[in-house]
Amino acid sequence: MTDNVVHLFKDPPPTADKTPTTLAVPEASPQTAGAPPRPSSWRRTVRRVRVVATDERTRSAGRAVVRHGSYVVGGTRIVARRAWDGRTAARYERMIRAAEAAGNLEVAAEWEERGRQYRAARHQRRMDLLTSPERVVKNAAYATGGTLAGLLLLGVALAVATKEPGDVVVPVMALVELCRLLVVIATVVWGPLVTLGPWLALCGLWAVGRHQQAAPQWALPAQQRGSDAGAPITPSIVVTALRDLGIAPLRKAIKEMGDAGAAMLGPIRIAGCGVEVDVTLPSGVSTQEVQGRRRKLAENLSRHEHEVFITIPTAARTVRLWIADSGALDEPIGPSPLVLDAGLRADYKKGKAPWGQDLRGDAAALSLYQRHMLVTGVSNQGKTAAVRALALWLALDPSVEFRIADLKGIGDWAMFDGIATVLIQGPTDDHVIQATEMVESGVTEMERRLTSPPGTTFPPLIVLVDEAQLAFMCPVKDEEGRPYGGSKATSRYFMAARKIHNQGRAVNVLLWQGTQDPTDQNLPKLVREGAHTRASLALGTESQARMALGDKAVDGGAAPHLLRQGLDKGTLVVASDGIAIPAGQASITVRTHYIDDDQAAEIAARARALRDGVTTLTVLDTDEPTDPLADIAAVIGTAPRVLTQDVLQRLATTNPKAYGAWTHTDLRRVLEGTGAEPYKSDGRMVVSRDRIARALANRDTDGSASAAQ
Ligand SMILES: Nc1ncnc2c1ncn2[C@@H]1O[C@H](COP(=O)(O)OP(=O)(O)OP(=O)(O)O)[C@@H](O)[C@H]1O
Repeated sequence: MTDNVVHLFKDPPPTADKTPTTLAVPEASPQTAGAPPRPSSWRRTVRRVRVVATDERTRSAGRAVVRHGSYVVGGTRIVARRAWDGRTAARYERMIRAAEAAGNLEVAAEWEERGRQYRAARHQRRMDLLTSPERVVKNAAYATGGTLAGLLLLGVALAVATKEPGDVVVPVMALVELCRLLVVIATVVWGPLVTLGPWLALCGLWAVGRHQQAAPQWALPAQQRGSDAGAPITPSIVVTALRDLGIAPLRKAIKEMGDAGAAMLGPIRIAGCGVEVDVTLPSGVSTQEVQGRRRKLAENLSRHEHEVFITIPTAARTVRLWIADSGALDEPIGPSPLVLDAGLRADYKKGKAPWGQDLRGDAAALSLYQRHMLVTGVSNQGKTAAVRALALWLALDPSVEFRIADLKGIGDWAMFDGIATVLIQGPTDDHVIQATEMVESGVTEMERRLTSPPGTTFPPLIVLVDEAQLAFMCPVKDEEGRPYGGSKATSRYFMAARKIHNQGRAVNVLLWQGTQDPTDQNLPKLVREGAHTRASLALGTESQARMALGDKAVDGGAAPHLLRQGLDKGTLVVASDGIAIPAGQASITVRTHYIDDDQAAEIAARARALRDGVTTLTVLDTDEPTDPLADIAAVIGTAPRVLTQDVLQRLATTNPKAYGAWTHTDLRRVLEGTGAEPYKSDGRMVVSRDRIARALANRDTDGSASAAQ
């Protein structure tokens, strides 16, 4: 056993007893137990150096050194450049290069002429210099002689005054004394001046460098680095952002322009909650290339992508940048004038619906006169609210009739009960069928109007289908096998929509459609192209944006696909001649006022009060008419009398199949002998509610009497 004992000392001390020595192993210290071996000293040093080097204090000290050093170096460079520019024709050369790079040959020629004039003047100065020593000597002699003569003359005057002949030289001696004094002062000041001079010069250079921020970004103090986000837009920021856009010819041209790169920019104007600047691109750079790099440009300008809009104005090779003040677009815009002004009225023909604000912060108002409309967007972005805001405004013109099909049917349009003559609300195929028949009734009305004598005026009829994609996607076929949905020549909704698009405008029968997420299937090309006013909320892709607004608008910079889903609710890109769009642009971005359900109900109540008793039909009867008298009573509703023309129109809406082709003769024929025949009131043919009611009552009594017999 003792053979196995390891002694920890050289000569074990003699022990009294021969009991085996047990090794007392000290308790493992936390450091040693299972701990890795202690690092060697150089490693420790490296680690320590790394800690010190990466410490924030070291970093800021390093940054400060680099920063202030760069200020001096940069300042020297700037001062040297200015001096060089001042003494040579370099400035003119640079401007010529910049103008050439920008493809502006006229400006280049102008600078060339200025440079030529500068050189000629310089040459003249140099020639003058050749003859100048002689002139200098001569002038100096004249000046000295003149001064001495003057002083002597002064001395003579003094001597005469004091009667002291010695005073003649007093002024001359005073001058000599002055010179001596100046020499003394110079010798005293010279020493410190020589010592301080270089330091003062250094401070001057540092100040110039600091003023021009001539240090790398990373070396700037934290607040200046951080304040970049949302920093005011200056020409140099815009030029740098364009330079770093990754477009090689643009980069090269801007580099060649040097400091004169800002010549590409027009004036930076305040525009709403941002600024606007036109950029004339150098030749070889297309406006499309810049548009395609919106995100990068925004990031270079320290903005989010949605805060920079690139449009193409009329001037050639020019892009117009609108750059929002940081975060300004996330601020809500105020409530709608419809909500604020309870006395507001609408005028279909001459008025414009107050819809919201454009990005410049100017009111955006849309004329709805004789324009079909298409509003698209992904779900829950505010499509219904945007269309409804327009309809609410127009409802304040009592001459406008609405026929509304809301194929979502959760009550978004419920407030139009009592305003619209038809209100269909629901998402089922039955609702789609009714909506289709409603649009077809619009076609019937349109055709009736088209055959009216020339000069007839037509009250506006808005046929509105919200969630129209459901109509296009409806798989149901009618009894003749014609599909309600789809985009074939037999498709009922599609054909009705097309007919209204083709001919409705002139007779004030207009189709307004709201649709979600457009595709070729749920929004056929011919239908999207038929709308005069096309507006889009956020969309998923550029191809959808093209469907929604058309290629022209998207090629001109319209980018609803770059709106932020879920954030830019109520923001629409609008392409229409009904809204003021800056010259050269194909679209305008409008942030709409949000009118919630309660406010909408209040506005609708005002609109209802302006109309006299519109009966809203919620279900369209498509069967053969079994009882025209009862149907007439139903469409008259609560109004004491209704124009025969309106009665015909409402009958056609209720049951296009039965009454669509009815004329005044049919109406007269049905009412003849009932005591409720149409009669003239204020020069126009009307049908009386009370007389119809009486006729119905009489008929019922007669009916029951004859039944009793
Ligand atoms: N102009 C607006 N400003 C701010 N928020 C708005 C605006 N318009 C709508 N919203 C918000 O968006 C929500 C959805 O609006 P709306 O029902 O009109 O969307 P939608 O696009 O019609 O939806 P869906 O396609 O699913 O029917 C509203 O409840 C409201 O909170």
